[in-house]
Amino acid sequence: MTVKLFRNAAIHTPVDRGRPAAGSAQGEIAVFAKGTLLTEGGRIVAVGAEESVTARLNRRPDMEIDCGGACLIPGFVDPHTHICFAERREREFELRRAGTPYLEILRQGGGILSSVRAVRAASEEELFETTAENVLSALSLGTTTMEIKSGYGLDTESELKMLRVIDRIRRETPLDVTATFMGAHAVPEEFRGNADGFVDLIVDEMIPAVVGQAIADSCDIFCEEGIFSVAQSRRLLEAARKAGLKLRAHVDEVHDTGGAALAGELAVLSAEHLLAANDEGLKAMAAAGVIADLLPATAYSLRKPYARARRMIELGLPVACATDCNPGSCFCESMPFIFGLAVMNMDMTPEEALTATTLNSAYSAGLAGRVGSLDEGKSADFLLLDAETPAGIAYHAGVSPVLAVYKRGEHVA
Ligand SMILES: N=CN[C@@H](CCC(=O)O)C(=O)O
Ligand SMILES: [Zn+2]
Repeated sequence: MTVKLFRNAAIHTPVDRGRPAAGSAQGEIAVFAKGTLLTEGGRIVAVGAEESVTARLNRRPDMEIDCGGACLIPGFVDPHTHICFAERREREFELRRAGTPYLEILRQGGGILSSVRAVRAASEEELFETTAENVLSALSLGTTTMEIKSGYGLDTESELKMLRVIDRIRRETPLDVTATFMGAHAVPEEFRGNADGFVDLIVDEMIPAVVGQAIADSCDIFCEEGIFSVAQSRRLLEAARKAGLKLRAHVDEVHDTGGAALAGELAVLSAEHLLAANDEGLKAMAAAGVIADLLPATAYSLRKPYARARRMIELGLPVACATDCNPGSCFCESMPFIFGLAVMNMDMTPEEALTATTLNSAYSAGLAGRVGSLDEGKSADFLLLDAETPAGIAYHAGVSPVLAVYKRGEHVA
């Protein structure tokens, strides 16, 4: 197995203590000013000061790489995307910019429903090509692991088509990918006015089909006024759990419907958005160990107040950050941009933002056993940055800070 020694790097990484980092631990980062990373067969063998790492060598490395003093951090883990879509919705952006509310566009048959029409009409190959293009753009910006949701099919066949495309992204790109089934993303035209009937279809037909093909790890739902109620969300998530899927839920994105409290009650793996979540709901989530997946580029794009990250950290919630990349509410595949928004607009420290975009997001993706930090035994996924410290990602705005992307020890972008 190939042994590689990466020396002369300013290494910054969260340390995995076997659970998502919450409270003050969210800001605890290991720093090795003149650090060295030793990998073998794409896995991390040792990280730290040069002498301590080279002491672990039992033979000459096959490759020695001088990182030139660059800042080295774990590869970004993006734990929330809708990046599998067929067409952009740039015209809607103009409508929203001019004042039409996001949910109003959906109510009029656009929004998510326009993406559903495009995905149903696209061939599997076309959908793969569009998705791969955006995923590879994310990779070049430092995302080495990604969660991808279905949810623009909304019938059994089209949802399975999306999940097959996501599976192909996992097999044919360098990224680690986890798939989430989101048949409950919106109520499709053919069920307009009958959300309960659509939930029946998901429970009775879609979930068994998805689980039967072992093609998704989690199940998600859009719990929101006019989409799926708390009661419908509870019913669907309980059925998904029974079928063996991990649970996620989009809650309190636009309105406070009590979604955060439901996330706590069901102890889901992660609750998404939380822009309008109330304190009681957040406390229920903290008590149940739910990860708060914050999506600041969506607040930016919808021009809403940002999620209350400081309050969440204070309440002991592990905070992760994601792009939410989708063609509607937030067309952004850039984790450096997310990092910048977390620091500048959610008042997180650069150390907290680093944990949120690597370790905690790996827990949210369900993949912390192998990615998310530079701990021994994990995949050698890391970035070299044009910065002295991770703070430089927020400092140098509007450009990519990523000089090089390594996945499993290989230079991939
Ligand atoms: N809010 C629900 N789903 C996505 C948006 C999807 C879309 O508009 O296409 C989100 O998380 O923001
Ligand atoms: Zn989303």
